[in-house]
Amino acid sequence: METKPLIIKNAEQVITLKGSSKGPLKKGKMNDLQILKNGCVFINEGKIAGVGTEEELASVYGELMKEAEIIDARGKIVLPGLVDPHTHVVYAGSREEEYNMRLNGSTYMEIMNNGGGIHATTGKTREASMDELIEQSKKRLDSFLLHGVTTIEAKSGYGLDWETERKQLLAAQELNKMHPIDIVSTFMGAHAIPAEYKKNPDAFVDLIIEEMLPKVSEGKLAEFNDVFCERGVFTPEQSKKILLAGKKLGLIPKIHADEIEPYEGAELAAEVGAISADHLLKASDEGIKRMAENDVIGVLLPGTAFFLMAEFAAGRKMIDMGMSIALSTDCNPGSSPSVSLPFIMNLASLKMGLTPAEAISAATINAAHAINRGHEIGSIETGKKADLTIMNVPNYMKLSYHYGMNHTDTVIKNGEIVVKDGLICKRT
Ligand SMILES: N=CN[C@@H](CCC(=O)O)C(=O)O
Ligand SMILES: [Zn+2]
Repeated sequence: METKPLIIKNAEQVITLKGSSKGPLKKGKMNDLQILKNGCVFINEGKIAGVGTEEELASVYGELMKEAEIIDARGKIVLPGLVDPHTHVVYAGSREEEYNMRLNGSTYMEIMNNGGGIHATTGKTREASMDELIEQSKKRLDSFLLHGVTTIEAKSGYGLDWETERKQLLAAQELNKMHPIDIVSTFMGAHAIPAEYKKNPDAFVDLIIEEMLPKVSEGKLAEFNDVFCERGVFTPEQSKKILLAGKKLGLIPKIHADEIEPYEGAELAAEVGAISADHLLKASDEGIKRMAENDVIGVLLPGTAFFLMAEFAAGRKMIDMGMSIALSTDCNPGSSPSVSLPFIMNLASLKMGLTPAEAISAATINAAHAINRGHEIGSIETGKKADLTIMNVPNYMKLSYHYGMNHTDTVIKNGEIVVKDGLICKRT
């Protein structure tokens, strides 16, 4: 279907992040948002056709621009559509009773080891029909969109048997087709040791390596392969086996690393050539150094530390040590049931010492690189997908300062307006 050209005019700030499509931003570069004041963005055929002043764009696209629908962004800022590089959005059920248990002193791992946590959601996800799974997950996608998010990564990992892992991955593919948000899939069979294999975890590792990973790869069901490398879940040795086996089949490694205890997950990420290591609350200095040296992106999830009442990852130190940082909600029913990436950005500044500009880089271009999409999304540059978010604030500092609010005014996905005045306007 052909879409009408669009022109965004009069924006107080266009946060372009131009020049960073080849690799993630590091150190001081994360502060350089490449802002265009009183800027204009011209969108044609789903792509960004031009960025500049109105006069500059008119001199190139004069006639075509006359046909364009105008969006007046006076008093507002334009950002690249936000990118969430770590979610568990496809699941069934909810776990508020565990929240209550944690408020009364139980820990996340105690709950999981007693058959709750990931196991509880696995039970619900196994029971859910494909339609139920899609319906429940689609509501969360709508909320993501309303918070300015245009692309997310989504993991399996609430099946822990092939039938349900496959169901989750197929649900993600279906949602990708039916919803404006683009979904990039990760296989995470190694999310927990299922009860059936508690006495013989290595047999589950073998099942993942010998049966599940080949089927994921043959069926083109995912691009990434993730492991929860944590004491009591998968050891670094088991994690390494699973990640290298996936890599041989073309699945790019990702790791849930050093979340609850220091466990050399960051070091492992560097060793196996992971695209990212995520969480990193307890990462060692040596692990941070090795990730920085090996260009592994640190995906930080401050919503999880907030919700688990844990110490936050050392984001400031990581940036200063040369690691590229991305930010994510970790959207899942246990440790971070949130879709608000803007709130995660606020937390990153208030609790991990990132500047508001660094938080924007981390939730746009660096997040895009953490899912191998830096070449097509994450910045406002000619030729990239027209995925844009207009926030109802006059400058980006106010996005950080006025915390806990949803400032999303307009979302444009592939050149189409999908959120207008803070409401979804394109129903799929
Ligand atoms: N820590 C492991 N996995 C998820 C939580 C999953 C859950 O509790 O359901 C995470 O990234 O936080
Ligand atoms: Zn996770």
